Amino acid sequence: MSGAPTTDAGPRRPVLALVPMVFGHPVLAGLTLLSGLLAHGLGIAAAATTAWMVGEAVTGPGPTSLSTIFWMLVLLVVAAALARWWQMWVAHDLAYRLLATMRIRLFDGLERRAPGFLLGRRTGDLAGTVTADVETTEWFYAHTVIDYAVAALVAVGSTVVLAFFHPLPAVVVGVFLILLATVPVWLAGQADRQGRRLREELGVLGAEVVDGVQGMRELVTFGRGADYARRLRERTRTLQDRQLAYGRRSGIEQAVTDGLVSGGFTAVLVVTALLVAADDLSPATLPAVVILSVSAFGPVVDVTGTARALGQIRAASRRVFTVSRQRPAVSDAGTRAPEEPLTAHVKFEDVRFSYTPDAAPALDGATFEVRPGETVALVGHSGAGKSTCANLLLRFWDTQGGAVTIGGRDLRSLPQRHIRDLVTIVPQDVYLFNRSVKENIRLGRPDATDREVAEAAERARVAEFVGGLPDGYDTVCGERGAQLSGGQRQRVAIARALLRDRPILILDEAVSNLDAENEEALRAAVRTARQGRTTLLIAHRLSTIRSADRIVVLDKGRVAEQGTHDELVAANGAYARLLARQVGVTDENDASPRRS
Ligand SMILES: Nc1ncnc2c1ncn2[C@@H]1O[C@H](COP(=O)(O)OP(=O)(O)OP(=O)(O)O)[C@@H](O)[C@H]1O
Repeated sequence: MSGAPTTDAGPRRPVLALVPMVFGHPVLAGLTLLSGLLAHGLGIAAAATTAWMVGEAVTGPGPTSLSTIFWMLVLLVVAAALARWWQMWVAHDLAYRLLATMRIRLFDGLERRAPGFLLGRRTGDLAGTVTADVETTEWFYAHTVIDYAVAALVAVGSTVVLAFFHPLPAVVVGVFLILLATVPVWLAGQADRQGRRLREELGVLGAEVVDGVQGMRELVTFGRGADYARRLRERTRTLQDRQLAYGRRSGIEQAVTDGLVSGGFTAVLVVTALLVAADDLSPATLPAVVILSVSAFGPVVDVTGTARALGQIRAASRRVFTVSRQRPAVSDAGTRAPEEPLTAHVKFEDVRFSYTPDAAPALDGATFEVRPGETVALVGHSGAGKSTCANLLLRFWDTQGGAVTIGGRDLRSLPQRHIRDLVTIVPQDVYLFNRSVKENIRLGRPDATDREVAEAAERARVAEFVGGLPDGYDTVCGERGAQLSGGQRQRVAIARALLRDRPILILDEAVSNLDAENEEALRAAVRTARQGRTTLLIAHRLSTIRSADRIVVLDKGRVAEQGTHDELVAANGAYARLLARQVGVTDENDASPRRS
């Protein structure tokens, strides 16, 4: 499969796509339907009993008979209330189970496309999809899908019974029911558009808030707090406008619904009264006709409230499905794990790769190798393709031309899981979770013992600074590891990699300047991590570059030069120029090429 990322716009009928998930829980779905029918049926029975009691009271039977009816009525009312409670219980049980499934599918979708898709979407927007959009679909599962079935069954049932008294009131009720059912369809296009714009704006607002909170230090440092607040106010106003537009349309739907219900009810009463006047219907049937009409309209009125939310449900579910149905960036189809362990020999052979079909190639025929146990430093200007090499070696994407191989096997023929067993990375922008130092290290191997974690920490020189932390290894690192310095975060990442203990290591060196002590500790940790491993080092500091066995200079996705530091300096080509321009800036401890 092509390495270029593809995005899926989500299903064309997202609400219908929500329905099959209900069938995954047939018992709960059946109970929700049953409890809904019971709640409405008992409600109708209570109303009919009331009518009967009124009739008995008017015709004046003995108090004994009335008290029997009264106790029957009490029983029915209590049973109807219990049935309604049971319906709410099972409907929400079903809904929350489905929401949990949906969230898991969302994470699966994100994982399939990581990191390509994540890079194209804002964190706050994605978080909004996982939380608010999924939550919106709760309306559908708890208050819509099965309620619609109940409403249809009760409405049709009541109308059929009504027809036994006289077909004309039944026809009137039927016509108004059909009109009511079509109300959400009249403005469906507008509801869809407005729902989409509303959910999108909610996503953007969420993304802006997360952006602002994460970048608060920069906003304060550069005195841009007021600008940010203004931006948030503008976005909030846009959201408000969209909510108002949505509310206006939904208000129209509500008014039309109310009008149809009142109109339908009045029409039935008028028709029934005319039939009674014309002696076509007995006056004694009047209460029954009224109750059956109320029963037919009641559940339909109940669901019209959620029908007005369909615009938002459609938009939210489309956003959810867009993520959960992501096709994987790379496919494991046709791959096979090797029978013998592979040699940790990495080769890039004429590799061509673009992130998107219309983008310039990030790698354009790159060829180099990292022999077993060797350390190769990848150097080059920003955008030369260094991180892309790391992405391809981890098989986050597949090459579009040429091949990346480990031990002679094309990575496209290896399952991703197998590649993760061979290769590990210490990234430049280390992500630490808001958990303890110990837990962050243990991410490298969750089943590692405390002793193994401590050993890895020792070798990665984490132990040196952990003593100074308030709770030692149990100190919580803060969000994104905010409690630690950049160098300390990298050392934790190296400890993770050491614990993971894979034969191939990608080390993406941090560009930021560290103090001398941190720098030395990090350098020592890197030296330890490289021992006995095939290492691809994305290097920025002259000291690190010089420590490599060989250096590969990338320029615009091609290998411009390769050799040892001394060979390349002597050649006075791309490497020498690069050092003169770039490395001298980032490396304050080392000499420029002229001094080397
Ligand atoms: N996820 C991505 N989606 C689209 N284009 C990308 C992506 N990542 C990198 N690129 C593009 O690919 C090219 C190579 O980028 P790459 O990150 O490999 O360079 P680099 O040498 O690692 O740069 P730096 O030293 O600044 O990290 C650049 O033009 C970059 O804009």
